[in-house]
Amino acid sequence: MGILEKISEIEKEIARTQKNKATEYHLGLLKAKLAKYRAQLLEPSKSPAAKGEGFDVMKSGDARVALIGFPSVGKSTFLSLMTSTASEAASYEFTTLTCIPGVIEYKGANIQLLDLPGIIEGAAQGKGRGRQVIAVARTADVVIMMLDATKGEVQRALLEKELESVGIRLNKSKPNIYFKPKKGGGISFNSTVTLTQCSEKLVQLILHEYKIFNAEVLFREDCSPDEFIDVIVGNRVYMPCLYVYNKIDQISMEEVDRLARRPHSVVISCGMKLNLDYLLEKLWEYLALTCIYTKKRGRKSLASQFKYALVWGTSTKYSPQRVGLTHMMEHEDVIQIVKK
Ligand SMILES: Nc1nc2c(ncn2[C@@H]2O[C@H](COP(=O)(O)OP(=O)(O)OP(=O)(O)O)[C@@H](O)[C@H]2O)c(=O)[nH]1
Ligand SMILES: [K+]
Ligand SMILES: [Mg+2]
Repeated sequence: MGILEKISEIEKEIARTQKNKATEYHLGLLKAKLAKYRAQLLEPSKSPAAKGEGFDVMKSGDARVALIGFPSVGKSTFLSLMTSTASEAASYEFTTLTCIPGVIEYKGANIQLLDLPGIIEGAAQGKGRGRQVIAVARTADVVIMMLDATKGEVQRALLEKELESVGIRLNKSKPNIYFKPKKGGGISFNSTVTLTQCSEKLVQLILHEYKIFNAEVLFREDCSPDEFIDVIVGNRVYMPCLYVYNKIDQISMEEVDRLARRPHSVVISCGMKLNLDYLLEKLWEYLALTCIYTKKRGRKSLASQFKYALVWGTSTKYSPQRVGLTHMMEHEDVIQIVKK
């Protein structure tokens, strides 16, 4: 059986298994297996097509935003409206075939906006140019998931699933679990909070599935088995995402109102230039959450080498002020990190 078939078998089994106390371990194991096969599927050696022509756009500016969405939702129309770059828009699907960068200038910052080909169900497994598109998405500071407002909620769920399956976690923070594989000593398991979703036994089962027999595990949060698996597998990307429903000129006021109230959502019309200013404000908010931190993404060592930082700006009482990792930065603050 190929990996894809194995994955679909496990997915089916998870779907038909009732979730209760008796099936808890079985489900945990299935999920661990699923994550393993997915990781295999994404190993670079097995995906020579991962590097697509026209996709290696240089990072530039202060932050990067990737436009992800089904074909013909209006991604290129949006890029052409917001930046001085023109990206071809048309009524047929897959008009855009490469990655097209533009720049949004806002509050003195240069935000790189990337228009990308549309993606469809199965993108994560390489359908269309799905893998290349997702690879670019991983490098972004914020994802704008552009959705066709006339199609309701279907697109959102499908794309979330695609991104989820390749380890992209949207609007979630990294699970607060300390995990350290060891050379010996078995598995030491502790938690600082009451756990309602995981137990020592389940954690051991999952670790054994990954052939880990010696490790230190400390739950500082009531995490789910999936979150624990994310920690073991590593290589997950935690990313803010704005869901942008475009083409609201085509739907009723009631529907516009309903979509606008969904979490992390903004409704717009590129065609009628509706609500674009508000979208920019929101985007800025989502970027500000991460600008300062995500620039260091990928350099995992920084947090572990962090000793203290000096901050100049409005977030401190005096400038510079010596701060720790939990200090909240404000816009235009300057930071100098002192390593151990
Ligand atoms: N009614 C309406 N049509 C829109 C709106 N925005 C874009 N369109 C139309 O939707 C169609 C697709 O737009 P594109 O910008 O090419 O969509 P895309 O997401 O870049 O498509 P691909 O590159 O094929 O993935 C075009 O005919 C646009 O004119 C809008 O707000 N309202
Ligand atoms: K199109
Ligand atoms: Mg396009």
